[in-house]
Amino acid sequence: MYYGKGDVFVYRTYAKPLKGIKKIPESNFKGRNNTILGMDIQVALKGDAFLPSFTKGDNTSVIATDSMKNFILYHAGEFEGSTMEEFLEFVSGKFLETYSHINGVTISGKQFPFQEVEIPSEQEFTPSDTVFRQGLLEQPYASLEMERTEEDKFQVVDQWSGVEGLRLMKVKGSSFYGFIKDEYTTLPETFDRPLFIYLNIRWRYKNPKDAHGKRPVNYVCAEQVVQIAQTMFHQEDSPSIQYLIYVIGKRILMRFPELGEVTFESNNRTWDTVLEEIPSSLKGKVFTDPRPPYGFQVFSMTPEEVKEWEK
Ligand SMILES: O=c1[nH]c(=O)c2[nH]c(=O)[nH]c2[nH]1
Repeated sequence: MYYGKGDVFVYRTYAKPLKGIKKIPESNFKGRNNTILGMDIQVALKGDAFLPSFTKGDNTSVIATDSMKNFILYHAGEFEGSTMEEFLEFVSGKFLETYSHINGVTISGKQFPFQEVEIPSEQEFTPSDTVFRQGLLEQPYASLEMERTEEDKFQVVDQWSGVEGLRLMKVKGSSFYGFIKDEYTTLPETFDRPLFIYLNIRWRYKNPKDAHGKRPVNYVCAEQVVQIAQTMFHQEDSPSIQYLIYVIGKRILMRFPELGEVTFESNNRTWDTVLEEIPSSLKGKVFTDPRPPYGFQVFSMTPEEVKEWEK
């Protein structure tokens, strides 16, 4: 039993910048200035005290979901940290602190990346400090489960970070062949397909406190994970999406030994070929989007499992 509020849009300006993250070869990302920390938050509260509101229509213990929204927004103004993960933990703790009849909080958020626009100056283009573009498809993700352990104590029982909505296309160099061929098979083998994938990647830390970003060298930015995925897609001529996500996961775990698990949800959106050949004076082919249904893959991996599989 739980109830809550979804799509609580929070825009906090001039949050503490996230500086001092680890440098990795696949990424030129340096950190987040957090001039705008934008988040779409979903919160749910749990507690036996809410039972009468369901069974008897007794609202005595009900915190209106409208108040939950205000609570989150109000506390965004008090937030001193630099990551969405830390904000979710901060505000969950405040809920449990403020309302003693709540037993647990489930909360998640998607971050809106705002990028500085480039402004022409004397010699070159320089980043604006006031104008930002909300342009990217992919969004950093975080979720948290917090439970009351004693009257005034609570602990994080589950924590995930991630990136959602990544879409990557590789125009050549991907194949898919060697699969079972039987009376149900109509798919031709392909040795060079235009591979378009949708990807959600999630990770958790060996030490959940590292998700805060308080020790920035231990924090994994979604932007860096995206650049690892892009790099591996570029470098590998993949025989399948299954193998591609494995290779991306291995690289993520290698670069960030702070992580205890990484998990993928991929969706196959490989384009349909319309024109295999176009006039000989021209280069290329013509494609269109595939029709449903779409294939998907889900794969989780820990550093220990990788060690075992790579033997
Ligand atoms: O990368 C792929 N993996 C599959 O399992 C699969 N199945 C399919 O029809 N196309 C693909 N592509």
